[in-house]
Amino acid sequence: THSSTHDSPTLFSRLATMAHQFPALTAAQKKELSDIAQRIVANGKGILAADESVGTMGNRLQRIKVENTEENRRQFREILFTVDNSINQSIGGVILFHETLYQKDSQGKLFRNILKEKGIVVGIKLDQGAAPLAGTNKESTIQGLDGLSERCAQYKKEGVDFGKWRAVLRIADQCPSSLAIQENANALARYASICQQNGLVPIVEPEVIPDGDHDLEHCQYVTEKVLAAVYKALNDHHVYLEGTLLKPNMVTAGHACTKKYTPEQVAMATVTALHRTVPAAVPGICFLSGGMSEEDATLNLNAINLCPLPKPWKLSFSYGRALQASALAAWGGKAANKKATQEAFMKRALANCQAAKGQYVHTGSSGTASTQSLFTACYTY
Ligand SMILES: O=P(O)(O)OC[C@H]1O[C@](O)(COP(=O)(O)O)[C@@H](O)[C@@H]1O
Repeated sequence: THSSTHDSPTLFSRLATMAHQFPALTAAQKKELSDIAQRIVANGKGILAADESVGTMGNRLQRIKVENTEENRRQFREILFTVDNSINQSIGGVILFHETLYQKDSQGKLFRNILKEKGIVVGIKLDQGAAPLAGTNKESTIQGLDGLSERCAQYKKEGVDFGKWRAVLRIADQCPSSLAIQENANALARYASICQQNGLVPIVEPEVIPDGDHDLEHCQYVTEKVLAAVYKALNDHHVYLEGTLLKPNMVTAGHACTKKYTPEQVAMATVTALHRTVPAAVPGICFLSGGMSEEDATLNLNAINLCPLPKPWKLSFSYGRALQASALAAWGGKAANKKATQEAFMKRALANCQAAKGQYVHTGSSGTASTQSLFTACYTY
């Protein structure tokens, strides 16, 4: 009808000055979110992904023959989180699993307060695991949207400032299907919107897992299709991109591919995919390590930062295995190994911070733990 534009010109002129008739966020909310996102990736800092669920932590501890108990999980995390304060030069954020958010160190101090006092932003894993997509070739969607807003509000009160949700896509016959891409992109967008409504920066993690014998080019093709769908869905859900971070896989060949590629080839394929699909408004892209060895994860990140293509975002890390493998090996479940464990963790954190600035120089003297593959087959959950 003509009523709205004729009866009150001031309404029309007011609407014309607003970016959107029903803004999702106020200017203050946007500023808080963009400040948090920028703080996490400032000056080459990255993220420690210590949000392994109980089952995944079981896989990690099994590799070092340590029993998967709450106390053992707490002891290992205490060693990581009580490392020297200078860790805050290379780690800007830590992702915790729900259980860890309420755990304390041996003196009874909450882990989340220990991290915040170091100036490190505290994040939480918000996804609740995969569920099968019937009618597909073993593809999944991710659960956790029901009640998510209430969970986010509670976590925000407890000092958490960002969230993380990992969607898993696989490369195989008929995979990833358009159903899996659309379903996971939409769930990621819903999650991101709910996070922002509650003052949490969403880390958006669409992972194309490395299982398979596909080559680098095919991984790049699939990664572009997934990221293009993710950013369309984020736009559809009115997500404020400046208040998000992206946590993608690097573009690499499948683990069973016989062809080998250099860090420079991985970097060119990865940055090409990103600059075709990720808006410049996104402040930071923090790669997951996806089973790469610690050394490869650092060398690839360094090459990515030296890649001669447009790179409008910070390009950093959000590593789980590639920051903890040699620390776990050094620890072996023994409190007496605390110092060696902290040194191993510090060494990787520093190396990846240098790589996030394109300044990593491979010293060559890396132990076996840092060069062994950390691939776990069918690593969906
Ligand atoms: O399987 P879970 O328990 O959700 O854990 C997923 C893990 O994978 C990650 O998303 C990425 O970790 P990696 O760097 O080891 O690939 C971590 O954030 C998290 O620890």
